[in-house]
Amino acid sequence: MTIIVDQPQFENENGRHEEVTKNRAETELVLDGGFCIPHANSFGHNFRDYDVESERQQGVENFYRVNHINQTFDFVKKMRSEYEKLDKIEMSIWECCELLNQVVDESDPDLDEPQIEHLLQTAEAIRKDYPDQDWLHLTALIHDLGKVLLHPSFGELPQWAVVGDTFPVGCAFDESIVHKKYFLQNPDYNNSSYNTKYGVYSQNCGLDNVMMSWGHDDYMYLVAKENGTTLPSAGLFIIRYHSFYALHRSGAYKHLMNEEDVENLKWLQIFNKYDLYSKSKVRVDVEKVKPYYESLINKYFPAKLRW
Ligand SMILES: O[C@H]1[C@H](O)[C@@H](O)[C@H](O)[C@@H](O)[C@H]1O
Ligand SMILES: [Fe+2]
Ligand SMILES: [Fe+2]
Repeated sequence: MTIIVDQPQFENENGRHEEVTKNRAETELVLDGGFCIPHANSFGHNFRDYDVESERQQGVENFYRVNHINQTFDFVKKMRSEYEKLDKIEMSIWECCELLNQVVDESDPDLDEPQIEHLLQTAEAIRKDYPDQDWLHLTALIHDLGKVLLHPSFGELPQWAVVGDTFPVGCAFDESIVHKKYFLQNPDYNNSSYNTKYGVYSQNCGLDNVMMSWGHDDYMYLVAKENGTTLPSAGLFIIRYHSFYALHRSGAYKHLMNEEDVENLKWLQIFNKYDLYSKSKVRVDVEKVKPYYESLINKYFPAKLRW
């Protein structure tokens, strides 16, 4: 993995796993496991810069416009009840990884590679630094599999209903959400049941009880849970909230968390560094690593899952 420069937010973070070492004449940021954080994405810009002029900027902004207008409380309720039926298809985890070969994510300013590359890049990077946490390697491999909702056999949902950052619906949209101005056109924005700090929720009710904007995270969480995975709760937490940057990066919505969420958030924050900064043009040799991931899939999942 290559090396880049200052991402200052790392320097203030504490805690064992968050520790960052500055190396080689202050040019390189290295996580305590050894992972080097690149200073720029494949397009030469900072990661997650949604405003910088780039070949992806306009498409990404338009993506968020449509996403923010349409992700309402009612929409999420409808999608959850449709997709929790898990009556679309039966397939293994690895078959799903292969389907993702055809999927490119339009919401992502940092990556335009097929998604299977991203899954393996994330998993291999985290495996290197946390060799004993096999559940974390598998969580990384599957965290984005919900993007299969874009595939024709799942009704080919539009990008705005599958990818991008997520946020709670049923309470006020937080200021820290990317391109937040487009929420002004969301019908929930002016609905007094949904536009207050707590909205339909209560203090420390637990994120499990919060409806998140619909997309690949919540869907994959449902698939894993309903198919009886033996992944630990931190793995399921990572899957459901990995796109919830308002929480794990900006610290918003903490008033909805319970104690278990607070514990699990620590793992999500570790995971996020690998999810975000492993994105690159360097390809992983799929056939070489496949046997290892197949063994983890066998350990934590049934051979075939309902999707
Ligand atoms: O554009 C990206 C992408 O869709 C990721 O899969 C998601 O997890 C991120 O939160 C989002 O910003
Ligand atoms: Fe994702
Ligand atoms: Fe990802």
